[in-house]
Amino acid sequence: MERHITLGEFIIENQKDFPYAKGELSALLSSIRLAGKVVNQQINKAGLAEILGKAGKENVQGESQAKLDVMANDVFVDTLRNRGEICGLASEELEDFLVFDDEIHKKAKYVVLIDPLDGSSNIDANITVGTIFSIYRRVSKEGSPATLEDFLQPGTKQVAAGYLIYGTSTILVYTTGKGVNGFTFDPGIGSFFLSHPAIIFPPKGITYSINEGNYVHFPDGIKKYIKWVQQFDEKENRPFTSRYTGSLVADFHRNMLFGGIFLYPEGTTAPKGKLRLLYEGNPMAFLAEQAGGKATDGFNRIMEIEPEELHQRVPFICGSKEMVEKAEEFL
Ligand SMILES: O=P(O)(O)OC[C@H]1O[C@](O)(COP(=O)(O)O)[C@@H](O)[C@@H]1O
Ligand SMILES: [Mg+2]
Ligand SMILES: [Mg+2]
Repeated sequence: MERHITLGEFIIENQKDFPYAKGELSALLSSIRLAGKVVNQQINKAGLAEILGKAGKENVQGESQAKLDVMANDVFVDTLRNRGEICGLASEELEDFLVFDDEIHKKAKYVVLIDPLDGSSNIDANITVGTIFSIYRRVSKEGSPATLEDFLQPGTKQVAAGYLIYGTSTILVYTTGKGVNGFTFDPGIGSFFLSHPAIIFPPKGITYSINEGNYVHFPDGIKKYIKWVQQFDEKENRPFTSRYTGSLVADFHRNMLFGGIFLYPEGTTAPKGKLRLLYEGNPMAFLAEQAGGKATDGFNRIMEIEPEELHQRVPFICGSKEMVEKAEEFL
């Protein structure tokens, strides 16, 4: 039986692909792998460890934080703080970005943006959740404290992005701009092994993912698109099948493997949509494009949007290229 290569071996083998490769980005990816293992272990026993339920406080978005949101945030912050590959970190669960300004961190070249736990509304129901990360090379001067500009970079400047999906198995999926690869965690050995090499988004599929409960709030174009996917057309395999988990990572992962489209449009209750550009939109867009898919706000390429605020939201349509282009025709 062919031996599966470990994530660690894969990172080292592909280090040569990184411009300015001196191992820092490899080390950073390894730190994210480590933090992911810790969060995975906590999530797997969440019901026993009394870390289900609410933390009793709100994040900057006005959402009540789950205990697991806080736990995952603390694990990633502590792990990345303890290992000197980044000079700053921004998170969905933190109002402002963190500056790591001791001598070691100030020399670091990268900043990280994270959604420590994606799909928070599903946690207590034991439904698949994830962690999303996005990595940029700093624009501020090495040796000086990180600045807001280091985080407000367009998605096209990402050097790496990915997610962990904590589902039937735990998989780490990432890109450094050279395609998308997935690694499944083997709890028996405690390592991630390459299980999904060179993932390609099928150009089209028969699955659509949208919270139709918000239908009345959607723009007309989205309403017409939903009606179109639900119409019978044997040639085009319509009506499409509706699949929506309430976890972006889970819906994206399924659609990337089997074909499909995910939509979280703007609406009367969410004028800019719900998802956050910097730690949900951009990393998923980078992965989608690297796998041959597409990500748009309906009119613009997500990765070309110039960020203005750390927690800004963006209407998000992402998935199989032909399906996203079809949806855009309705807008
Ligand atoms: O419940 P809604 O409004 O459909 O929103 C679900 C969406 O919100 C999210 O849960 C937002 O992410 P967080 O859980 O990280 O806040 C996405 O994962 C998901 O796609
Ligand atoms: Mg999220
Ligand atoms: Mg979250």
